[in-house]
Amino acid sequence: MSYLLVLYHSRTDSVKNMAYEISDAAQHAGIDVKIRCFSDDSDDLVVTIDDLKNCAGLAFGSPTRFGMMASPAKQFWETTSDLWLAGQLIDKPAAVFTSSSSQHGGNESTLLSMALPLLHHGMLLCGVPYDVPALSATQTGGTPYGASHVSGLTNSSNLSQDEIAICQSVGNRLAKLIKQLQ
Ligand SMILES: Cc1cc2nc3c(=O)[nH]c(=O)nc-3n(C[C@H](O)[C@H](O)[C@H](O)COP(=O)(O)O)c2cc1C
Repeated sequence: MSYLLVLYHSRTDSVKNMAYEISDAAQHAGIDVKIRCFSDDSDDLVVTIDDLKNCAGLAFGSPTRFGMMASPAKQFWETTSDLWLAGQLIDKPAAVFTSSSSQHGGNESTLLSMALPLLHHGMLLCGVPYDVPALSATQTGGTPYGASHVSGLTNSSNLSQDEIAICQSVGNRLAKLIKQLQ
């Protein structure tokens, strides 16, 4: 089975909501999806190495933590060296997404840090191109480096319409690339 792996960490549901928007869009575009998380404090299954090894593409989400990815995500990537040595993720399309409480509190640096292990694995990183109208219209989250949400002072997990549109564009784009590369 060819599937998009949507792999995320989320403590207060913002990144989880983004994961489900990306997943819905990819499924709507005709791609099977596996949604997985990094730890057993979620309703979703915990990711295995085989989930990652066998995916046709990856959407990787983490909250912004001091301008970087959350430690459960980092810990998982440090268990993937066998896949790296075998080159098993090379040429698979991937995207990253994040949520932060403040707009200029490090969401872009987090997205860039999340891209690094994927680049080491040889994945094909796709960001968000400017032909996505919401990227220019958004007053909150959304970057060319990947989808983002700004949860604000109240830590709201409700995504704005522009943030949803950007997440959906990521799901669509990954689905399109997976089909083209098959
Ligand atoms: C330890 C810790 C560090 C954080 N660091 C940042 C930060 O650097 N910048 C920021 O804007 N928000 C930061 N936040 C807030 C989270 O990124 C924000 O609440 C996010 O929306 C949580 O996503 P989630 O609901 O998917 O867990 C931090 C939160 C925690 C618990």
